[in-house]
Amino acid sequence: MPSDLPPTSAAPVLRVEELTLAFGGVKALAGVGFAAQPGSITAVIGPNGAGKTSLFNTISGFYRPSAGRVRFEGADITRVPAPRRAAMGLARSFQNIALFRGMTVLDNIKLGRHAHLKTNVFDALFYLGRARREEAELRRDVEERIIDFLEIDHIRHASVAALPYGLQKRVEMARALAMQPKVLMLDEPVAGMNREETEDMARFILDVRREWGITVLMVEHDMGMVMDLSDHVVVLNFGQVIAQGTPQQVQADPEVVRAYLGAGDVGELRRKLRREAVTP
Ligand SMILES: Nc1ncnc2c1ncn2[C@@H]1O[C@H](COP(=O)(O)OP(=O)(O)OP(=O)(O)O)[C@@H](O)[C@H]1O
Repeated sequence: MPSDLPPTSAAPVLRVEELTLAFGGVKALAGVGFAAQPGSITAVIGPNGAGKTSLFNTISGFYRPSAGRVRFEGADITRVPAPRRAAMGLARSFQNIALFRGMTVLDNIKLGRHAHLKTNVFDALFYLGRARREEAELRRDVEERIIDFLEIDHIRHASVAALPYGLQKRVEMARALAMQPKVLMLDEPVAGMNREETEDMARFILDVRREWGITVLMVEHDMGMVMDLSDHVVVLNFGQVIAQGTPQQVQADPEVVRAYLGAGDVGELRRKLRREAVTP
């Protein structure tokens, strides 16, 4: 079970309020709200088409909601462009890996740092000498820590395209971590992984929170992993939050079970519920 949870009275690092988003006549999000406490792991689940990806894209700034707000560390960032949000500390991975496949692992990780590069001409002119060297050293330090942390030292010079899927997902996480985020958004981090790869990724996610103090927000279909890792689970169906709370609370919620039954997507949740029922 998750340990060393932050006090529930802490100000949320991320909060979405009444988010609404429509594609033509389809309401992908209809008044979605939840909050992620600092240092917590929050999972967004729901049947296919429930609005999870739309929610992720709205939080990271790829979609502009028609109503509602996204707050990051208390500030309203609803109208802040995606790259700026990344630079503020909201990093994400993608459902389909978005790495530069022809480049090496190390070069992909270095690209993660670009969110922090100075863009202001005035800054750039004076950004010389010692300060620059210090930053380069600091950057190398961060890269080395990440490579060590994710156990990818042996593949640092390998081309991403040549790597197995599980390792590519790990490299994507490394690139997101290189942005030194406050909130790490993971879109289906274990989709398509075998059992061993899934267990490795679950361990890394827990460690990201424990060792780096990073808040994690993930969309994931693997119910076993969601229930084992999360402090808070938000359940979406038809663009609305139908339940949220601890894993125990949402598993016991009849509407959640109904939503999964109705979608014919009950396999994993049911297996998990059965496992919980027989385990004292
Ligand atoms: N770009 C788009 N154009 C039109 N409709 C869209 C678009 N993206 C999503 N939708 C619709 O919005 C609703 C929510 O879709 P979304 O992809 O957010 O769900 P999801 O929970 O992520 O599903 P999945 O688990 O299958 O990835 C669905 O009805 C979907 O068809």
